Amino acid sequence: MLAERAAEAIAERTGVPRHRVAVVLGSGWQQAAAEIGAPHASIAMPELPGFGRPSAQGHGGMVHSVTVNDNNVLLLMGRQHLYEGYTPQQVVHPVSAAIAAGAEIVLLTNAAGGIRGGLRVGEPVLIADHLNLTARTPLEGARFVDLVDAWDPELRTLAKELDPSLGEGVYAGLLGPQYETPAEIRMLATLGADLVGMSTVLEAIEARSRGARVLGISLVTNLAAGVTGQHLSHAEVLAEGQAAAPRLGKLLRGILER
Ligand SMILES: Nc1nc2[nH]c(I)nc2c(=O)[nH]1
Repeated sequence: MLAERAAEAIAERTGVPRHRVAVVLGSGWQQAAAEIGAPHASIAMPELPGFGRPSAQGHGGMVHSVTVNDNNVLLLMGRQHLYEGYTPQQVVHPVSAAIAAGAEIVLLTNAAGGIRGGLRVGEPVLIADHLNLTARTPLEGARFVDLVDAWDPELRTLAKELDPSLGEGVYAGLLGPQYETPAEIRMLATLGADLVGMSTVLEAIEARSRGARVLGISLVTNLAAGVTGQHLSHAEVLAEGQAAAPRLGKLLRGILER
């Protein structure tokens, strides 16, 4: 019910009855949003029912309504994380609300650590599949959701047509907020993970349970612990995101224009 209430508030405050696409802009993707287009309406997240106040660095806490080629698109600037103490239902609420507001496609972006050899800092990678290692789920009750093709093959093909240099990878979602030890990164590599982060997997599960199509893109902002022996800093992570913004903006706009 909270998602529906938030959806009504979004329609009312933006003057747009239905937004067909929703985009979650994670760390490092906020500047890319500017390339998508100028919002014709913006709402501060705390003013919407059930939306928390994103406190993590790099998250703006705004919901923008933009139009891209006659498509009404909802931009969620920032997200809530489990490590901030939100429940799984609170973490996915913005996505639930966007789908209740009409979103048939949810584009999830995030910043992630690169595990697979050859991944470069500043590189966007399409999410081909995920490992939910949070030990959490946003679902309650007998909601047996099929997650085969949860990461929409057609949307991935479309993205690769737009930017043939895009690679794909398996994203491992962990609780955080600590980064992994080198031994944990070796474990994740053994499990088949190419990318590691602290978000996204719960939102994808919720979106699929509500019948929306999902496309995910990770921005590699650091090579995971032990891959290079360097130490990790969150500041570095944000800086890398800013540097990649123009390319990411073009990619997002291209996807939204299709
Ligand atoms: N768990 C985890 N999350 C991350 N987010 C970013 I940016 N880099 C990392 C990382 O190396 N590990």
